[in-house]
Amino acid sequence: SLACYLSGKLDVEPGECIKVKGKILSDAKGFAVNVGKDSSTLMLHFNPRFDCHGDVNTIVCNSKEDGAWGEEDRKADFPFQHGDKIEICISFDATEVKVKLPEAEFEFPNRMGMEKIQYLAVEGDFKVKAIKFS
Ligand SMILES: C=CCO[C@@H]1O[C@H](CO)[C@@H](O[C@@H]2O[C@H](CO)[C@H](O)[C@H](OCc3cn(-c4n[nH]c(N)n4)nn3)[C@H]2O)[C@H](O)[C@H]1NC(C)=O
Repeated sequence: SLACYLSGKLDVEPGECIKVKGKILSDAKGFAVNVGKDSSTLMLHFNPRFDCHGDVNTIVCNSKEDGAWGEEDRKADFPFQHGDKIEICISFDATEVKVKLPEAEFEFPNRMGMEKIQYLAVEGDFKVKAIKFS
């Protein structure tokens, strides 16, 4: 599956929003939206799993520090279905990162106290249609 990376550095500040619009593949096993400093240091790995790594219909969130995964946080809600067209809004402040969907919102601690997001990558069974910063 295609991972879409933005080359160069972003500079998303607290309170600003990253909007990722796209379509979940009809046979999706899972996808991930990663934000942070670079691929080895992630504030948030937001990983909805339809059926992968032994998880079914579970959102797994985690951070990554210098290449090492942190403690996983599995969410109770799973507001996704195969083939859905969705818009995910990611914003953060000093203490947490928020993932807003039309009908659901998830929080995850800003474990490293990251002060800006310079990296965004989407991977897995998700077709990116648009990325907006506001
Ligand atoms: C029960 C056995 C040991 O625990 C398992 O350990 C796995 C390996 O660490 C955990 O899976 C990783 O969980 C990470 C988040 O904590 C990441 O989701 C990691 O995948 C990273 C990844 C996927 N991809 C990707 N690129 N394109 C696609 N389709 N996938 N690129 N990087 C997954 O391989 C998996 O979540 C974890 N399961 C549990 C229940 O803890």
